Amino acid sequence: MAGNSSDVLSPKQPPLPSPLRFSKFFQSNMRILITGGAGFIGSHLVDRLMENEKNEVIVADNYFTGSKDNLKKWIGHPRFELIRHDVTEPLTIEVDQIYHLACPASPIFYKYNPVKTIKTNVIGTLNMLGLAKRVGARILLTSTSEVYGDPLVHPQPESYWGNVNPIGVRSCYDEGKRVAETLMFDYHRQHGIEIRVARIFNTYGPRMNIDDGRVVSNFIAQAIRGEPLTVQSPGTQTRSFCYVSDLVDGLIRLMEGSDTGPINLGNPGEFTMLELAETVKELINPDVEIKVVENTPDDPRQRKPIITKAMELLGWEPKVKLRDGLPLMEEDFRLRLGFDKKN
Ligand SMILES: NC(=O)c1ccc[n+]([C@@H]2O[C@H](COP(=O)([O-])OP(=O)(O)OC[C@H]3O[C@@H](n4cnc5c(N)ncnc54)[C@H](O)[C@@H]3O)[C@@H](O)[C@H]2O)c1
Ligand SMILES: O=C(O)[C@H]1O[C@H](OP(=O)(O)OP(=O)(O)OC[C@H]2O[C@@H](n3ccc(=O)[nH]c3=O)[C@H](O)[C@@H]2O)[C@H](O)[C@@H](O)[C@@H]1O
Repeated sequence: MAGNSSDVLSPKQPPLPSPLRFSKFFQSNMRILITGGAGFIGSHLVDRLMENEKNEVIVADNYFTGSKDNLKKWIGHPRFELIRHDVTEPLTIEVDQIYHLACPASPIFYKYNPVKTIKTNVIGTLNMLGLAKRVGARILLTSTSEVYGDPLVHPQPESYWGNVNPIGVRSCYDEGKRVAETLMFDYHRQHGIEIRVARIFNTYGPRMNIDDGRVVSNFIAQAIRGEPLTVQSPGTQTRSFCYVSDLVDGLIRLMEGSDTGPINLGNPGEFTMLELAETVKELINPDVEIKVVENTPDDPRQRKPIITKAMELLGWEPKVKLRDGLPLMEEDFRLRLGFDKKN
């Protein structure tokens, strides 16, 4: 027999918070959860947070687009823990801060299983907000410039509400992130949770997946392999590219500051995809061809952040120019692809 009748009938008590939730007031350590910490941005964030000896870092990741490889230097470190966990399931741990990054970010991956992407954004964010509420943690969401959709206002300030297709192939991601932002602000207003929302614009750097599908990783891998650079038509669409170390610095300033956001984090330098291809060709392989190929639906035509809020409220602005960041990424890609630099 499974249990007696009084077990079945007695109402369930809500779980008591762990006594450890108060321990943070008596110890110097900050226990920080990073969801999606095995991914590109997440693993760079881990590196930065681990530099501070007062931090303990816990990564929860389902390895859909991330990898243990990105964290190999920390595995076994006494202040580091790695958990295989899908954020669509609840997580019960004790932490002081949550950087909530878990979500596939490259269009080819977030469109691969759109229902899962929207579950990750909605149920995953609900679960992390539930955790933040239970333990009184501050939570930061990595939202995206995609909440502006195909923007009719250019460049984009945080006050712009966006131009988003609610039923398109990108909606699982951009509408998913918009709901995630709504949940953050509703938990803040309704439950007093301390929230931070970053709207990240296209970020690039070492450790991006080689076959990630995003434009900078595609062009660099193609240039190194001597393959044509695939510019999706018309090629006049623009993006603003931020180097990952700058972005991570902005995320930490946002978490440590007092403003909820949303705050744009990105590099205002704006390039057409044809200009990006020309730059990659010039810096990495002048012999490669540039080939215009078909685009995907709902591709935003322009994107450039206004970063006045980040400058004024966080004292943040990006330092690494595209021409300086691309060679750093090239170096990492060459190592992983096993292609030496030509003399
Ligand atoms: N890189 C960018 O240009 C950019 C721009 C805007 C916003 N962002 C946001 O920043 C975050 C990180 O992006 P990234 O570029 O590092 O992408 P990434 O794909 O490298 O990293 C995402 C990580 O989340 C993990 N993940 C995915 N679904 C999960 C789930 N259900 N449960 C647990 N883990 C899960 C993946 O395995 C991966 O490690 C994402 O939230 C993304 O939306 C990134
Ligand atoms: O920064 C953001 O807010 C978002 O940017 C990206 O979206 P997207 O800008 O479309 O990223 P890419 O797939 O890198 O595409 C950028 C541009 O390059 C073009 N592209 C892409 C790949 C390629 O091989 N060639 C090419 O010309 C695309 O058509 C698009 O116009 C991703 O959705 C997320 O990482 C992130 O949330």
